[in-house]
Amino acid sequence: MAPDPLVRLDAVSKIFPGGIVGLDTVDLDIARGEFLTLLGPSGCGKTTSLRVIAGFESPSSGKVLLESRDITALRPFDRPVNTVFQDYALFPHMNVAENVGFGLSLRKLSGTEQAKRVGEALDMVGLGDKIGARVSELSGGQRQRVALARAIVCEPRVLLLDEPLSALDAHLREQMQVELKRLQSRLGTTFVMVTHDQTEALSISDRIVVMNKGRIEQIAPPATLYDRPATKFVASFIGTMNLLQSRFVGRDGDRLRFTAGPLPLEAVSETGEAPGEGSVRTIGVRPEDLLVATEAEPGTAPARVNSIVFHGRTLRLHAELGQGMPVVIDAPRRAEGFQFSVGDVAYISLRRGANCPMLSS
Ligand SMILES: Nc1ncnc2c1ncn2[C@@H]1O[C@H](COP(=O)(O)OP(=O)(O)OP(=O)(O)O)[C@@H](O)[C@H]1O
Repeated sequence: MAPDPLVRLDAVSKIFPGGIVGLDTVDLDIARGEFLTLLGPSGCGKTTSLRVIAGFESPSSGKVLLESRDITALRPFDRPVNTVFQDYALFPHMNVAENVGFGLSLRKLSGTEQAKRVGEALDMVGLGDKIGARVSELSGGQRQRVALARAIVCEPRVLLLDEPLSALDAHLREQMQVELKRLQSRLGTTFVMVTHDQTEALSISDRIVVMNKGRIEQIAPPATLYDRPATKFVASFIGTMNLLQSRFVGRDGDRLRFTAGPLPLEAVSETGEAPGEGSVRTIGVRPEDLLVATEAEPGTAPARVNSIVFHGRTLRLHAELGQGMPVVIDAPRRAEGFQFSVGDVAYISLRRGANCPMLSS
């Protein structure tokens, strides 16, 4: 665990009535100024984690610490934490300035000070010219910005965001991801966001927490999670990954040699340990790390092409290797040279230097 986290969840469990497990012994350190994303399938405990940090939910056991202070029993309003909700939760009868200033009006600041801070917060989200507009006159993206301004105006230590972009269309969503990240860097505030969209998590976060059934599977920066997933669950949740049952056949230095049916593979051992000779492990291979050729060469294995899906810059080949082992390959589209059709045999091999993780279950 980090030596001096801003927020720490210490063995937090949440059991709902009827014995439903929301969180199961979650340990999590959140660093000052980081953009942390909680990612996972529906029901894995993302929102419950956020609600425990906000104080809307109290843990069944375990502690919530803020700068080493135990805040487990503190009411939501007494925590230096703000939440941006999925549906924005704006007041429809108030204008933009009144919505943004609402939290400040409860804090007994002078009128001039309030107006100054509301103006600054709206400038920060690019809505300085909408200060007097009615909420009903705003687009979805503008409403989301108002909700953000309202959350940052009180200068929280931690900003919690519960699926903040899910109501936006794909194009606006991508634009808001960039803006959200920029806003976070400028403010230097710690952001904790919930999403079930792995592309969003990968593009926006400093670190991602992958959750499954109320537990944390892995915490890592996006590139580490993509290149070195620790478990089969993480490997299959982040991007596309072939999970190939492979037999260990020997090692060359730190590279472990396997065969998946007829296909030779190499994996890196995270721990330096090698499995026993002949033992079987799951090796994760990204579709872009497999090469295809029309002719057999040393180090290649034949695979029958079952379908070809157009992906823009690449073609995704769904093929069958050896005895019924499905494998997905992303091959670059070429104007000339080799082309494949359904039913063809492709000779596949592992790209030199590919880092394939050996996965635990
Ligand atoms: N108030 C509640 N009462 C009973 N069970 C609850 C309650 N809140 C959450 N749960 C259960 O706890 C588990 C975790 O729920 P949570 O809302 O944290 O998941 P999530 O990962 O945010 O899912 P989603 O992406 O669907 O919002 C689920 O099984 C859910 O049904």
